[in-house]
Amino acid sequence: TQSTRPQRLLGAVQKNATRGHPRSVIQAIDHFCRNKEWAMNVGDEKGCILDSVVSEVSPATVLELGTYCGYSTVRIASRLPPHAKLITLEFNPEFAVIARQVIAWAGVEDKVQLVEGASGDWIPRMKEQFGVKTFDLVFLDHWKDRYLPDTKLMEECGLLRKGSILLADNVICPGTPDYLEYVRNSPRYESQYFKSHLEYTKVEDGLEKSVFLG
Ligand SMILES: Cc1cc(-c2n[nH]c(CCNC(=O)c3cc(-c4ccc(F)cc4)cc(O)c3O)n2)ccn1
Ligand SMILES: [Mg+2]
Repeated sequence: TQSTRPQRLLGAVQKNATRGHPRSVIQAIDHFCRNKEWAMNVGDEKGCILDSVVSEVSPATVLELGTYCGYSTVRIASRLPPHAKLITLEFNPEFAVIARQVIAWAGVEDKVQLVEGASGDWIPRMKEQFGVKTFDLVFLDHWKDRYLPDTKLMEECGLLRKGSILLADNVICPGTPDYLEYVRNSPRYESQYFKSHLEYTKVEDGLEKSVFLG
């Protein structure tokens, strides 16, 4: 039977990356996506911006919305301080199966809790289910029409504190216009756009970094 693209991506990791070496896993995925098959990872160019934000924030608690194959999960987890935790939500069970194996291959599984399901269902349950108070950093990389409703939901559930950072992928392509309008015009956020390109292409895209002011 035919393999799926995530399965082929995992194969490239298992063939070309060294177990326990996150950087080699990232390199193997980027090489596969540049030279064999495009895939919707945040990619190497936007990934460097993600890395610098993670290093600057040095978060104890991170929420990632949209795991896909675990590429950004590995990038974030490999830069977390000791005892820090990353919860990542994936809607598609097939993607989740692959992501768990990519995360394990990189050797960062101790820092990561991968949860299967929809953001709208899980965000209200974060506190009781995972003992989370607030998130220091949220990486939004899931369905583009969910960025705004889920940001409002996180506010309502008290999951953001003064200084929490929201970092959103794809604000230009595929685009999240209602989210951008909200964080750029709301007095409760201080926003900054990092211009870049859609992963592995020359198409414009970028990351929007927004600080919640409380
Ligand atoms: C509701 C809910 C949802 C989730 C959830 N889990 N996994 C995802 C993946 C979402 N990501 C994307 O769709 C995405 C698409 C492109 C793209 C595609 C085609 C093009 F032509 C150009 C660009 C590029 C990207 O960088 C992306 O991130 N969502 C998890 C939990 N709850
Ligand atoms: Mg993305």
